[in-house]
Amino acid sequence: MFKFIKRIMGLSGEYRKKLDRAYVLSFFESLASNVPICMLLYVLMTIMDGNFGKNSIIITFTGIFAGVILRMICRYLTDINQSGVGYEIFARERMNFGDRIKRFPMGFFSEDNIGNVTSVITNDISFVEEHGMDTLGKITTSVIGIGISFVFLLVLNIWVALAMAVTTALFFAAFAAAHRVASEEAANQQEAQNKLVGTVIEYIKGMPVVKAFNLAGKSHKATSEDFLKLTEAQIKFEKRFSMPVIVAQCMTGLCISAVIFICGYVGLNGGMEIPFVIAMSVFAFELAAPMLALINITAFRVADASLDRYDRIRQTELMDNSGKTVKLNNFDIDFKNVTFGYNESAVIKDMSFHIPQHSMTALVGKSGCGKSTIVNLIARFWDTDSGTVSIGGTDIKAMTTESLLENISVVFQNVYLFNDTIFNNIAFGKKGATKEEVIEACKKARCHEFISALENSYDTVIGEGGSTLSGGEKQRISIARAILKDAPIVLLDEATASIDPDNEAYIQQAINEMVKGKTLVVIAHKLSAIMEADQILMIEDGQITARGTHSQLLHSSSAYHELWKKQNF
Ligand SMILES: Nc1ncnc2c1ncn2[C@@H]1O[C@H](COP(=O)(O)OP(=O)(O)OP(=O)(O)O)[C@@H](O)[C@H]1O
Repeated sequence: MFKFIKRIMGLSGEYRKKLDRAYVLSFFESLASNVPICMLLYVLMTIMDGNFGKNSIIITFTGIFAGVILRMICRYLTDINQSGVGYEIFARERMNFGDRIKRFPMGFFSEDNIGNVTSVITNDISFVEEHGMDTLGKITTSVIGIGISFVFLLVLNIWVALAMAVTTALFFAAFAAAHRVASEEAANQQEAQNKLVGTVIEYIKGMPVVKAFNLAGKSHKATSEDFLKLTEAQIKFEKRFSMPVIVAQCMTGLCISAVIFICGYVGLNGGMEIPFVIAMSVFAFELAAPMLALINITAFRVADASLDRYDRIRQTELMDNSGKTVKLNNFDIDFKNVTFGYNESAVIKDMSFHIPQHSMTALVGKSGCGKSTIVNLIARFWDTDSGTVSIGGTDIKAMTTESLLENISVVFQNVYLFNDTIFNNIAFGKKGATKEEVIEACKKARCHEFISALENSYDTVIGEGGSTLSGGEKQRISIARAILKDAPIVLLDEATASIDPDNEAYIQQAINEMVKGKTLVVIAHKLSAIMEADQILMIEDGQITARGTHSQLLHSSSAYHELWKKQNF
């Protein structure tokens, strides 16, 4: 519980003052809640002294009324200070996270992790955002309430205060056990939830394949199993949680009884006046209120587990932690003894090559030989296991991701377009791009005509992944984006293989516009497209087995010659 308070305070940053103010107000609210019991004591004392009269009624009424008003004002001000802070803190956290996530290694975005990340960003953060501050408020009010009650009893009689201290300690022991159980089970429950989110995302994303291959039964079975696992985790949570909660509730009962018993005992032995015995016996029932309130605050247990998961993601090491903003003047690309594997087995093996700036280098080889991996390493989507990748003589690990990627345009084979207008999909290639610049880029990318023919032209909203456009159209839009970015290095996963001849011609023209004067690295599937390359690297099983121009390789590399023959005869 205190860990939860500490964590929220740790996240509060510039909003800390508002929270501190709320704590002070909670203190006064708890103090005000004890006014009725003080008034009861006053009434009893005046009755015993025989002084009870009209004045006593006015004083009692005024006291109770003032207490209630003070309490309401404190609660209102506490809410004002506390409630909006949760949304403000997590709005800031989300923005920071969005900024950091760009600098995470690509391994972070594996299929396995995607359900987990989605669940944390949507479920976990939203939960803490919605319930965190409210919970924090209830916890502080309850704890302060227990503290004030104890001090109140201590002033009146040390033995009664001692009885409260012992039973409250027992209560907190049971409460801690309940919290431990809840934390463990909330973690299991959330894990099951994350798994379910991942399975559901995969199920929905794979729907075309599911339908085409009639796999509905199989995929649905996996999803149903994960739903069942979540239900089991939820039931287990309730079962394990109920026992320590019952014990904690019993302890509140024990606290009431012990305080009443000691009051009676001390009173009978002349250690306390009767009005005090009565007032404190009534007050004993008040003691239970903050304790019971604490037991009923279940949200912080879930919020605590949510914050654990959020912390794990937040603490993912950034790739460019030690990187500096570097302004490059030269765009030669060098691999020096680079070895890399996505897991234990190496995909790129001790590879070295030099790409002079403003030249075109083509990577060729069989599927799976490592061509895309080389491109991924140049853009630092992944880090090498050993060896260095440098641009213009600077090790790319010495640069921030931002300053590296400023110099690089990547055109992927599988184009991803956002669920937004065509204009915005292209414009994000360059900060503050104007309409004229976007249109100019589209003309060069040979996509202006088909965009203009659409009913809403550049304002047409395309579905997520660009699903309302053909493959060739999506390719040309992504090339327009790269033309607009105008980066000195272009990494191109050439995708003309699956495109019809008309589109292929357009795309080729678009590519020619994009790469003018650039350092170009192209993954070539059709050798006819890279005959003009300054350098061709023949890749086999993660190694360069031949390098040279097209005509040189035709003579020196049997693998290249073989590939050429296959495609052209
Ligand atoms: N994210 C990844 N995680 C694990 N293994 C991967 C990942 N991406 C690629 N691989 C593996 O690394 C090897 C090289 O893949 P890469 O995509 O670089 O080949 P490629 O030559 O570009 O293939 P293609 O021409 O079919 O696109 C393959 O065995 C592939 O299965």
